[in-house]
Amino acid sequence: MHREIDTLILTPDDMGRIDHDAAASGLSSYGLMERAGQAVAAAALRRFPGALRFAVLCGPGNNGGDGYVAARALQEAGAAIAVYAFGDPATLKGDAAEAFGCFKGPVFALADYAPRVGDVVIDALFGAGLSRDLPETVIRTINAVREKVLPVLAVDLPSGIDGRTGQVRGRAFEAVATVTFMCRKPGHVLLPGRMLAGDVEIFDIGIPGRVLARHAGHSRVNTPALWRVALPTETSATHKYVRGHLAVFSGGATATGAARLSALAGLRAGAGLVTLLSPRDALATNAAHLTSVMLKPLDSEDDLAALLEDARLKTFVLGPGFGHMDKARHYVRRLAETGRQLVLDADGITAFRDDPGSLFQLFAASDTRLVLTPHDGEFARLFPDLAADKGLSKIERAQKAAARSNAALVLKGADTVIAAPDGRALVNDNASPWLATAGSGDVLAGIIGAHLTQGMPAFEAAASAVWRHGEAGRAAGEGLTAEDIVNALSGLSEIG
Ligand SMILES: NC(=O)C1=CN([C@@H]2O[C@H](COP(=O)(O)OP(=O)(O)OC[C@H]3O[C@@H](n4cnc5c(N)ncnc54)[C@H](OP(=O)(O)O)[C@@H]3O)[C@@H](O)[C@H]2O)[C@H](O)CC1
Ligand SMILES: [K+]
Repeated sequence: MHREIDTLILTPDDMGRIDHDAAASGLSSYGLMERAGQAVAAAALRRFPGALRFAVLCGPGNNGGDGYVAARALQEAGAAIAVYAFGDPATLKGDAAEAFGCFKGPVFALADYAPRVGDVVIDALFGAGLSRDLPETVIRTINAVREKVLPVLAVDLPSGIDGRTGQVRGRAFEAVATVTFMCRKPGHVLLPGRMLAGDVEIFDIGIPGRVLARHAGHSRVNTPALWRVALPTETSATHKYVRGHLAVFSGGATATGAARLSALAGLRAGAGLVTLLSPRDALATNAAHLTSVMLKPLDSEDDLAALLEDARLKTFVLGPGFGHMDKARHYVRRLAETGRQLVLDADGITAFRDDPGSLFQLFAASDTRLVLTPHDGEFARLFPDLAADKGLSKIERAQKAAARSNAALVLKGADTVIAAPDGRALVNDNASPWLATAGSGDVLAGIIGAHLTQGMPAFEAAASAVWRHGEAGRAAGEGLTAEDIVNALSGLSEIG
């Protein structure tokens, strides 16, 4: 069953407000810590039954507090433990001081921890409150643990991962698993944090859903439950024009493959009709490779104007292998002015590098009709200031870009973020590493176009396309080519 809380992504700041609110509504904050620490101990015993010793490393804040609770629970369960503290535990405050007070046993200085084979490290040094690069002592400990290749179970986040951005602050533990509380944080889903967190277990420590909902923002993990209702429904009466007509602009004679991939993907992803708009000098090449995709000559704005007389042609993909920057800008303007929906990818994005504002202006005064699909390099061409701002997380960057461009923005990568102008953001996590192959982005653009032309709103069209692209990549498996992704699309079982 889909639970809202399972897809929510909360920033450490959101979480702080939630904790505060939970305490203000009468919930014992120490009770939350007790449950958090107990959950960590249970995960440790379940995951590492053969551990010779649990080395519990506790920090100067509440993450450390969770560590003292876990140490006590492990001790009570009869496990061998050794506890090491960063900073003087006598200076702990609040719940962490209480947790420390309840732990009966020696606590050594972190600098004295000598990792031993057979140790399992419980990393309770820093969690949501990490505010700067790790101190030298902690970095030395991380290096020593990594050198001995000891398994690490992280409390809330691997120490060194910034919970808001997923970036590494100096150095970070690489955990086998991370136990976090209530919801995932950006640091669990954005790279490199996602790789370093290992398996993420989300444990419910008892904060009521209404408190979470009050402070939850608009970020989620991309799952079918979030857009399934917007998927086109197939009925026996479905006619090919009802399923929409998608048009894809082809590049010149020597660069036709990319657009053909988009077109084929569009057809497989459910567009009723797909037409490839090809320069006349590339018609023969395109014709030699196409059967179900239709082909139309198009060399100029006049050709395009004539084509746009057909009101059923609502949706276009421009960019894959396109090549001509001037033409790209002119065609895009024409499409915008005639109210068309557009997936702008690759060269289509680069064409606006000198004046991104002119692109945003074209689509500013309407519902979201534009989907932009940049990778990081292309993103920097349209949004140089956002790309350069290292303080922003990938989620925040995508949200700001979507708002500025009034587009559904797909910021690609192994942790693709899809954002809407109204602030909604989804982080995708089903991509296989093999998806990073030539032509993969062209396929994605075609799937988005197919979803748009079947009537899905832009954000949902993009999010579901990214998800299906990921599933197809998994189904196609290791060594896949872009053609394999296209072929796997039709073999996918019902979404979600
Ligand atoms: N509802 C929940 O999710 C609950 C979470 N719990 C746990 O609490 C932590 C968050 O606790 P918090 O005290 O806010 O933060 P940390 O323990 O991560 O760290 C804060 C302390 O660390 C110092 N700090 C931060 N960065 C550094 C650094 N680079 N070097 C040295 N010291 C650092 C910071 O000091 P400042 O000088 O910055 O103030 C703090 O002393 C959460 O992750 C969960 O594990 C609750 O237990 C249950 C409820
Ligand atoms: K930690």
